Amino acid sequence: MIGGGVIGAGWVARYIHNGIDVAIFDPDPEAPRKVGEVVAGADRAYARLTNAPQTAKGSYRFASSVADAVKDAELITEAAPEQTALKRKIYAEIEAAAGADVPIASSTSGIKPTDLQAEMKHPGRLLVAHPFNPVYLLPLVEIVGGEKSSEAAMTRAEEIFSEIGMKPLRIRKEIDAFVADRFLEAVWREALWLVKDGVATTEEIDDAIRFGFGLRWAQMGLFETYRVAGGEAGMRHFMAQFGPTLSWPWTKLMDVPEFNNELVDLIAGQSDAQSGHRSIRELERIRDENLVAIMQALKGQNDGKGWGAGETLRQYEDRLYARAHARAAAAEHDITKPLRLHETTVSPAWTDYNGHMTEFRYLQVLGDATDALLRFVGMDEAYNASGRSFYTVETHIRHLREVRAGKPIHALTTVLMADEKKLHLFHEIRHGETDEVLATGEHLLLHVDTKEGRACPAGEEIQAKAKQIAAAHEALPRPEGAGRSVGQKK
Ligand SMILES: NC(=O)C1=CN([C@@H]2O[C@H](COP(=O)(O)OP(=O)(O)OC[C@H]3O[C@@H](n4cnc5c(N)ncnc54)[C@H](O)[C@@H]3O)[C@@H](O)[C@H]2O)C=CC1
Ligand SMILES: C[N+](C)(C)CC(=O)CC(=O)[O-]
Repeated sequence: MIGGGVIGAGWVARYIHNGIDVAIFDPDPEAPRKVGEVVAGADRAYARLTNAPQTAKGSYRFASSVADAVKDAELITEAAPEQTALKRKIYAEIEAAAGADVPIASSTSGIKPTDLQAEMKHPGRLLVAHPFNPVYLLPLVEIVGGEKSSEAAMTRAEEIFSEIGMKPLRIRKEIDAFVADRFLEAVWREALWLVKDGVATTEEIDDAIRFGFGLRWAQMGLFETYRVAGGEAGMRHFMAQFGPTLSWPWTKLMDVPEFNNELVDLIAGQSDAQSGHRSIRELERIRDENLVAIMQALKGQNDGKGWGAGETLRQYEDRLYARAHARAAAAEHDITKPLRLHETTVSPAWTDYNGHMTEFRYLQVLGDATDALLRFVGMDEAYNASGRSFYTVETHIRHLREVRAGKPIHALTTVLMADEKKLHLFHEIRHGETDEVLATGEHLLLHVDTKEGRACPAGEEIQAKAKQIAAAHEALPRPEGAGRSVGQKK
């Protein structure tokens, strides 16, 4: 990572949360503090973003030079100040130290990649990967190739960004400022005019966005929103009605207000009056929590497949679960003992007014432990897609000890019984530091034909593995609490 400012620190946070180790070069002596604060904000946001088992965090270190930062890199991300000459100088330093085929992704918000790669020895490796602030939460990254960018570098970068929960958007033609910043620039210019002309304050303009079209844009963008606004006749009627208004004097977009101290004082003064009572870090926290809430809400839409940024989050979670299941499958497990197949950390978003993990989250953790066991015995996407699955038909949870946010927890799973259609499981949720039993969950699962909605025998391999574990677990002492009912005397 070259440059550890607002954007560089955001990239670092996204990378390390996906298990990637990062070396950063930034000449600013304050950079370690600033990166540390952004990473702390990202930690808070990720704890709320998803319940899926997250990859063990990567590490970051500060390098003494560009060469030191890039020497072992598989991807080099540049987020240095927006100056073509400075970026070109940095690429020369990179090329002297890093392998010729390692892609360099520039975060520039508007400089054309052809201009950036003009003096490079291996220009094919350079592409633009334009992210959005906060980089660790917003999925979009515009991928822009220059005249000499290689398809291999662009594809590799897109693969990496998809893996880490982003939405790469390949821009078809190289133009200044790409696509998204074209809009932002237009809106920004018009807003400056509205404030300068005394039509609205900075706060009123923000209200005009966030109470209205800003909400629409988070989920449908411009064209789908306007299609719906055309009524039953859709876009054609919308254009027939509003097309002529384009020539009315509704914008001053082509005209830039004079950028002088008076304008800066006017805008910055109003912005101070609007938001100066909160620190930037506090505003970042509020922004992050709102973004997480929006993305989580969108994740539940579209029959559970997710919509817009929520669909990207859903796909990212599927990847996280697949990675966790692959880790569990690759690990050696002694099936003569209760199985440790699911580990997680208590999210701050899971706690109640007592500051402890709230009751329904125990069921979620137990459900994830059951899924991990089902994966372990061989149930995968292909099996589910063939119309077969297990449904939980009965559950008994005991809440034994409280646990606070940020604490590691794991489940130990005993298979009490397995036959051709049924699985009887007992999970203990344990504290990762003290090993105390925090809760137990006893569950009966039925194998079903999901198309017919009827119980049916499980696949032979799944049956065999489940029965093998159940036979091994039969030799264990019966877990304390197994078979208890609510309020039963000891
Ligand atoms: N701030 C924003 O909203 C966005 C910015 N970008 C782009 O990201 C890039 C960085 O912008 P910000 O992070 O906002 O700027 P920033 O000013 O917050 O950070 C730039 C960092 O680069 C460091 N730096 C200066 N010279 C350097 C050198 N020779 N080698 C390595 N690091 C050096 C600075 O010390 C500073 O920490 C720019 O190209 C910008 O256009 C992209 C998307 C959004
Ligand atoms: C202001 N900006 C042009 C640097 C903004 C961006 O490039 C993207 C963003 O995060 O808004």
